Amino acid sequence: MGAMGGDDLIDWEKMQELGNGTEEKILVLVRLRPLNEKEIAQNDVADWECINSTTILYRNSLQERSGLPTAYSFDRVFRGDCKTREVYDEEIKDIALSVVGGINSTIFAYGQTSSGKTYTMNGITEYTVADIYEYMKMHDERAFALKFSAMEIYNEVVRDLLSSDNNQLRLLDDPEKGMIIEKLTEETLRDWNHLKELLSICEAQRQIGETSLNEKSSRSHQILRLNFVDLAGSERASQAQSVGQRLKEGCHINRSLLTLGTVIRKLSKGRHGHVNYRDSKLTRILQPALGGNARTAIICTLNPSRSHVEQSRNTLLFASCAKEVSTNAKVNVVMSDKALVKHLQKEVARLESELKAPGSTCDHGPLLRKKDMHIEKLEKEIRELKKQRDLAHSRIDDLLRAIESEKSSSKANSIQSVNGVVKRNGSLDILRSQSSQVSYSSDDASDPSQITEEPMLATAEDFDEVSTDIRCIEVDESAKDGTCTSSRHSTSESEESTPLSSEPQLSPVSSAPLSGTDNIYSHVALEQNIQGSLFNPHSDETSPSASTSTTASGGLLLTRSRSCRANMITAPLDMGSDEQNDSTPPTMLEKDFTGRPEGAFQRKQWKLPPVIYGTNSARLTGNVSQSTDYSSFIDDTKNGDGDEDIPTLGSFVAGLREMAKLQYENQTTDQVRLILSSYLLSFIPVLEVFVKESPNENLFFSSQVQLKDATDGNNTRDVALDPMNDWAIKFEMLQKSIIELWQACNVSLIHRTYFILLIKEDMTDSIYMEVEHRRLSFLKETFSRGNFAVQDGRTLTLASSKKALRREREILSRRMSKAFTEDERNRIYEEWGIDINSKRRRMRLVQLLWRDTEDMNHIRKSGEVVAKLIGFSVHGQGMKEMLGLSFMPPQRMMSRRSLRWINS
Ligand SMILES: Nc1ncnc2c1ncn2[C@@H]1O[C@H](COP(=O)(O)OP(=O)(O)OP(=O)(O)O)[C@@H](O)[C@H]1O
Repeated sequence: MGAMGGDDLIDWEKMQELGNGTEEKILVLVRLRPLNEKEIAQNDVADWECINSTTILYRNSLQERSGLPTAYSFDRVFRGDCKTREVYDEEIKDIALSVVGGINSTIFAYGQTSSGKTYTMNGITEYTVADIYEYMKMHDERAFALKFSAMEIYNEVVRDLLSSDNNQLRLLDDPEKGMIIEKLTEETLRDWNHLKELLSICEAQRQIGETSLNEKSSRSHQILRLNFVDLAGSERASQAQSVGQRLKEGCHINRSLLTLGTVIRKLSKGRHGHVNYRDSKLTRILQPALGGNARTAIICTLNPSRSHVEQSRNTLLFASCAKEVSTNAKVNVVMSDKALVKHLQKEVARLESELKAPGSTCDHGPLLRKKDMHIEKLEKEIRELKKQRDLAHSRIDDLLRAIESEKSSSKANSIQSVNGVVKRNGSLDILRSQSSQVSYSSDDASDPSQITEEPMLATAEDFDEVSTDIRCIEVDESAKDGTCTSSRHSTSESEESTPLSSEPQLSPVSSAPLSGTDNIYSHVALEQNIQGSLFNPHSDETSPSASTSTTASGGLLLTRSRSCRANMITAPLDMGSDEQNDSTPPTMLEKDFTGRPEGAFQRKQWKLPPVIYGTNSARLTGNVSQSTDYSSFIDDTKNGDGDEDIPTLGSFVAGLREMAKLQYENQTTDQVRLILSSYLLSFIPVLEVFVKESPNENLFFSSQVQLKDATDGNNTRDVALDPMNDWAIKFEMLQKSIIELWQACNVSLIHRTYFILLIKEDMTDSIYMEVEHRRLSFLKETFSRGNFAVQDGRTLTLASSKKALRREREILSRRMSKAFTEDERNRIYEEWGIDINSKRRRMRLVQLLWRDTEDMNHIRKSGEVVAKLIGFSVHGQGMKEMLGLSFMPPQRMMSRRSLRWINS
C-alpha cells in the first residue's frame, strides 16, 4: 500500500485548485502484461514493445507488411515488468485522489480477457483507498464520509454486490442527481480493514467463470463506487471459444463494450448530436465519467502475445479514440449538515473576532450611534409636526364652527331686522349686519383714587368672548326696496350683554349739506379688525374698482368682506353730542344719516380698516405682515404665558403699514386719492362732502380736511395737518389729542404702548399720527352717538369695550411676576405709590397705567411698564425700518426736523 506524504498532498491540492473546472482529456494508459507460463509453454511470442513511456510498437515483420499501424502513442505506456504501484503513483494517483477535493473521478480498465484488468484494478483500488485514508488523517479538521458501494452488470442486469438477495437493480433518472441506482447498498467505510472485508464480499458475489483464456474470468462489469470500474473482457466470443452460458455472457459483455466503444468514438469527435449512453447499462452508469463532471483514466491492458494481436489492436483502437474524449470536472459543493454547521460556526467565530477587535474596519459603533441620534431627531420632528397638524386642524374646526355660528347669527339678525323696518320717505336701505365684534374698550375709571380692592368682575373668558372673532357686514342693494333693517343696540351700559331691542334706534342726521329727506339713510360700515390691527391691510378698499361701486338708489352696498376679518360699525351721523355716553352702545352702528348726500360714499363698496384693537389678531386674521418676523421684538416674557389674547405687534404694524401705504399712494393719482378719501369717510363722514366737492384736492398734504363737528354740522374744525405748517406745533397738538382720545375711547393699553414706542419722533411718522388721530376722533364721535354693533346676536356697547379694557388690565397684572423680578416689582410699586404689602398691589399698579393724559412722564412710564409686561422691547434705531414702517413721505416733509413723542 502506498502512502501519500504531506508534501505530495499539498502539491496535489494546489493542482486541484488550478485544474478545477477546466476541460481535460481522458487519461489513457496502456499496460502490457508479461507472457504467462502457459503462453510461454505454447511458444507464443510477445510482439508488442514499449519503446518509450508513451509509445508502444508492434514488432512482427510479417504484420508490418499488412499496412496496419505498428506504433501507438498514449499518455503513458507501461511495459510488462512494470509494477501496478508505478502505474498508480505516476498516473492514476492524481486522478484517483481528486475525490477528496470534491471531484468525481473514474478509473477503469479496458482489455481482452486475461489481459490483466482485474490484476491492475485490484492494485489501483488498494493504493487509492490507502491514500484517501492518509489524506483524511492529515486533515482531521474536515469531515469526510467515505462511502462504498459495488455492483455488477451481468447480462445487462445490475446487481448489488454487497447484497445477497440477488435482486435486479433499476436505473432511475433523478432530476437533481441524474442517474441513480435504486436500492444500491452504500456502506460507510470505517477503516481499511472494513474496505478489505467489503471487497471480499464483492469478489464472492461477482459472476466469475472459467474461460479458455482465464480460469477466473470476470464475467461481469464491476463498478466500485469510489469509483473503480473493472470491465469484462472485450474479446470476441470465437477467440474465447465461448459456448452456451459463456456465449450469452459474451454477447452482453460485447454489447456493453460495443456501446462503450460507440460512445467513446462519438465523444472523440466532439459533443455533437446524440450520444447513446442509454444503449447499455454500462454506458449509462459511466455517463458522467465519459463526458461529464469527472476526471477519468482508462487503463487499457494488453496481452503481448502474437496470437492475440488482433484483440490488442482493437484495444489500442479503443484507446486511441478514448484519448480524444474530454471531460469537464467541477467541484461538487454539496455539504453534509455536519459540515455545514461546522462551516457556519467557524464563520460566526471569525465575524465575532472582527467585531471585538479594536480598530477593526468592521467597528460600526460610532456610525450606528450617529444614525440612531439622527433617527431620534427625525422622530422628534415628526412628533412636533403632528402636534402642529393637530393644532391646525383644531383651529380649522374652530373657524368652521365660527362660520356656522355666524351664519346662524346672520339669519337671526335678518329675522329680527324685519321687526325693525323703518320706512322713511319710501326709501329704505337694508343693512344686513352679519355680525360684529366689540373691539374697543372704555376705561373703567378716570380717577385712580377710586380704584378699590374689589375683585375683578370680568374674567379672562369674558374677554376672550368679546374679542375672539372678526366679522363682516353686508349691506344689500335691495335697500332700494324701501325696507330698512338695522342692527340693534342697547340703550344703557347695563344692556351691554342683554337682549337687543327689536326697535332700532336710528338717529336722524341733521347735517345741512347732506342730501334731502328722500335719501335720509346712510349706512357707514366700518369693518374693524378687533384683533389688534389698526387697519386691515387686505381691505377691499384698496381696489380702485371698489370705490365706484354704487347702487342706483344711492343705497350703500356693503358686501361681505373677502377677508371676513372685520367688525362692522354703523354710525349715526347726527353728531348730536360731544359728550361721551357710557351707557350708550358706542360701537358698531347703523347710521341714520339724513344729511348724507348721494354719491360716492353711499354707493361705494368698501371695507374699512379696523379702528380698535384689543385682541390677538395675528392668530386668527392673518392680516399681519407675513414677511416680517416680529419675534425678535418680543422677549420670552410673553411666550408660554396662558394669557396670550393681547394685541400683537404684527397686527399693529400691519395696520400702520397699510394706512401709510394708502396715504402715500394718495400723492400719486386721483383715483387712489379717491379710494383713500372713501377710507377716511368711513370714520370722518363729512369728508365725503369734501371729496365730492373737491375731488382733485390732495386731502392730506395740500388741502385742509374738514372734520364736521359732531354737534353742529356746519361747524368745522381743522384737524388735518398742513405739512407746510410748523410740524412741531402740530406734533404736540396731535400728541396731546391722541392721548386724550385713547383714554376717551378706551383704546387698548398695549396699542397705546406700541404706538408711542414706534411712532414717536420722526416727522416721517406724521402720516401715522394723522391717521391715528382721525380714526380716534371718529370713534369718539361714534361712541357719543350711542351707536352699537352686533356680534353673534348681541349688542356690543361702550360698556363692553370698557369691560374689555378692564380685562386687559387684569391680564397684564397676571404678568407682573413673570415680567419683573421681586426687586423690580417692589421698586415699581414704590415709584407708583403702592404699598408693597397690599393685597392687590399688582392690579392696583395696572389700574394706574395710562390714567393721566396730561403728564407725559406718566405716559412714558406707563408705556415702559406695559412693554415689559408684554415682552416688547425696541432694539436699536432701525426697528421701524425692520418692521417696514419707514415710508418715505414727500421730500418737503423730509426736510423737517424730527420731534419726540416722549421726552425720554
Ligand atoms: N501485469 C501483470 N503482471 C503479472 N501478472 C499479470 C499481470 N496482469 C495480469 N496478470 C496475470 O494474468 C492473469 C489474468 O489476469 P486478470 O484476471 O487480471 O485478467 P482479466 O483481464 O481480468 O481477465 P478477465 O477479463 O477474464 O477477467 C492473472 O493470473 C494475473 O495474475
